[in-house]
Amino acid sequence: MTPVPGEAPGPTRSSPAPVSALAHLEETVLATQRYLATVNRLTSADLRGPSHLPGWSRAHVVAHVSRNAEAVQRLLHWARTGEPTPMYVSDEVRDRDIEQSARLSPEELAADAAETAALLEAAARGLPADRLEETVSRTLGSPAFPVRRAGAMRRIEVEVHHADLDAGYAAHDWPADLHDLLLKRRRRELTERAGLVLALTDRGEEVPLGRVSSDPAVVAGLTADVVWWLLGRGSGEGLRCSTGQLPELGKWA
Ligand SMILES: O=C(O)/C=C/C(=O)CC(=O)C(=O)O
Repeated sequence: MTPVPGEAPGPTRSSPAPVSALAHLEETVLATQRYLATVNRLTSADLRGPSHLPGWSRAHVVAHVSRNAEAVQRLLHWARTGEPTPMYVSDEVRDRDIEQSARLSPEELAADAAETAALLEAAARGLPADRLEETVSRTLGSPAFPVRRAGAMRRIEVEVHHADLDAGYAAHDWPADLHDLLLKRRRRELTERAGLVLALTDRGEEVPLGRVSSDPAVVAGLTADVVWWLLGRGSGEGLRCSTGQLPELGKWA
């Protein structure tokens, strides 16, 4: 398994947790509690069953979220120390580590999920505010980004993959500000595609996606269903498109 560099000790019982400057940390802690409650309930048969991600069992999803916790911890270590420790050595090593972890027993998977999340939280609380603009990257040589983005990145991983488990938690259970964050992100990622208008029926709002023409197609539905579809999940359950057929969107990994 890919090693994680040691971090400064986290908070102890006698010292209250310091307030971290990393955005989304408290929301991620709550999202992680919900996620771990689901993981703890999964039986061996549940874990071998399919997730919403093609080709991945629920065990693969849990394994991925744990390895992602370590990967984000490597980014925080890089920002704190200046020692370049990207999320992953390579995509091949990432995939191999996920495959390996997915073979763990239910008890081992649950313990791995809890331990890696706790270590990441301690590392996030220990990241000094003056390191937030330090740049880091997914692999060495891939596009650099400021480490402050790691907070939203991890929150999204936990919440989206929790729903990917298809175990009773869904996009409708996400907080409204996560819907906003994902809408914003997918609109930014899809700016070049043929445009359409998203009509968010529960909010009474219309938002453009991509290069909108004078007579754009309109995709209408509840915000949670629209966001789920924008992530490439499902087949547009609960949505209506003015052309009669929902356009194809790429899957968000
Ligand atoms: O949110 C991002 O920009 C990137 C997220 C990831 O790289 C998450 C993974 O795909 C992973 O940890 O394997």
